[in-house]
Amino acid sequence: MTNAANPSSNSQAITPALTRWILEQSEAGHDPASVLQAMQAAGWTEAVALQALEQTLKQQLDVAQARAATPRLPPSQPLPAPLLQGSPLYVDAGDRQVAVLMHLQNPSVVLFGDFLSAEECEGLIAAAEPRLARSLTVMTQTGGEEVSVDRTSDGMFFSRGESALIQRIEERIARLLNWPLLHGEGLQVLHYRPGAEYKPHYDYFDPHEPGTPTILKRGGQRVATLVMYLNEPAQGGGTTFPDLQLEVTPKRGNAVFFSYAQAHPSSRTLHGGAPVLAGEKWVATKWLREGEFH
Ligand SMILES: O=C(O)CCC(=O)C(=O)O
Ligand SMILES: [Fe+2]
Repeated sequence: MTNAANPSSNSQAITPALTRWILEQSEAGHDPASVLQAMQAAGWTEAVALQALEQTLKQQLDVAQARAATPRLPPSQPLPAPLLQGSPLYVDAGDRQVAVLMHLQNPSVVLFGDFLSAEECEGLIAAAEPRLARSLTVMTQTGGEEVSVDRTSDGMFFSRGESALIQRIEERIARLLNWPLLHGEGLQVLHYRPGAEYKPHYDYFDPHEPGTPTILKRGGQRVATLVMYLNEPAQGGGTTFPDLQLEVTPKRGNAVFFSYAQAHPSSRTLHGGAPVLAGEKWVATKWLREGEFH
């Protein structure tokens, strides 16, 4: 066994070097007891050594478990994505040239400008408003739905293609993201009042939850999300990505896209709707599935 990284003289903080060393020892087949012993010999206290060991091995186990539970998409399996080769300022979405305002490669996060016109935003709000109910979150325990404290917005789903406006927007999304229209769920509209929020979450269905296989029968996993901003809250209400330290401003007509090849936190697609501090917020969300959603 190689020598463990030494604790710095004035602190026993767990360092990346120590974590790396623990992983190396574990991969080389050394058992936890001897790794612990070597850490103590290098000057780590037993408590810190145990904590570092537990933390590192648990992380490794989580990744292994997720790999085993998630059927891996074949490497060539495409994901929804706009064509950004050659760094265009606008992407052709059929009936509209959509501005590319920013993109992050890994995970893929793209901010689009002028995706919806002001009239389209108003049309969606007007059609959704009479049909709003307190948002339900899919209960992955059972596959049913429940009122959730993590999501204090009101929401509703349109059926796919239910009006000319919806159809037009769905065709635009399919074209922009190069993903079949039939692989998309119906558009969801959410309304946040002052103080309302949607706590950070993943949009994919947790492969470990017992209700997930039932949900996946309707078109497989979610693989990407497009959140469209339909109005402008006076303050707050951005879409936050805690792992990326990114916050997207909810500007009317703009839309933020992100995709996740793996239904796992390593996708770093944790995101939420930050509390609306003043005014209200309306968004429409399109979720894209691996297969045909019916
Ligand atoms: O309201 C937002 O900014 C995020 C909405 C969202 O995460 C969702 O609809 O899944
Ligand atoms: Fe979400």
